[in-house]
Amino acid sequence: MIIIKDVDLAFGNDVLLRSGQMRIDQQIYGLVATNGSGKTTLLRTIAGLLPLKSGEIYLTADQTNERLPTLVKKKNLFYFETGEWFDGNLTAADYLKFVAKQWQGNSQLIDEAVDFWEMRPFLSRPIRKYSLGMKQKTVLALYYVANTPYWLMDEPTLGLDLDSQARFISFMKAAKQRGTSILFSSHQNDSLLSVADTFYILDKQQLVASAELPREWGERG
Ligand SMILES: Nc1ncnc2c1ncn2[C@@H]1O[C@H](COP(=O)(O)OP(=O)(O)OP(=O)(O)O)[C@@H](O)[C@H]1O
Repeated sequence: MIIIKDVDLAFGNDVLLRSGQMRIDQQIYGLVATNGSGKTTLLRTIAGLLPLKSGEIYLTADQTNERLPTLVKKKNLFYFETGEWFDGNLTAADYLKFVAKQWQGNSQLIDEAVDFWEMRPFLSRPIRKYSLGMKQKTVLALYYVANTPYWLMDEPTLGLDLDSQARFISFMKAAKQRGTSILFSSHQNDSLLSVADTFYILDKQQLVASAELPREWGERG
């Protein structure tokens, strides 16, 4: 389980979160908020890409508290924020091979991910020639190939067409069945949030856990 305890987040003088508390444990968690409220900042902080200025983020395992940077180094957590991170001169095949080698060394997962996301037609093309949806399928395939116990995902359905959105639901449910713990961010009116078991709502600098997406959040946006 990843524990997030008393975490404050800010950019300059703008406070984004006060004393945030979270638990991430073998469920799908939807992180919901309006634009600019701090979803990406929170995910980056959990992933260790931004420094933690106050509070604690750690993994509980065998009654030891392991700090997040160690967790990331040990390849327990995968976070590939956006298709914008790709080098356009490389291909999806390059990235899949790299992640398979660095994380689990299991190339069979590559074939499964490529078939699931129907990536063969563009697998060996340079990413600069991909559509937004092709990039996003590549991002999702990387999560599958990384095969880590924890996934952090920032707006993982960006650019996906309706068929791929339906596929995303089964992709997430299958990952949960395998025991993956997932925290993903989305906007408040996204119907794909239905895949979440628990919601974390970031609003007015507070993080609130809820088993249901409150009605006013479902209707906003
Ligand atoms: N590198 C940065 N420098 C300065 N301010 C930043 C930087 N990154 C984010 N911010 C500010 O922090 C706040 C939170 O940004 P963040 O990207 O975390 O929000 P978000 O909830 O993910 O937004 P969105 O839904 O639009 O993706 C915003 O007000 C933004 O302007």
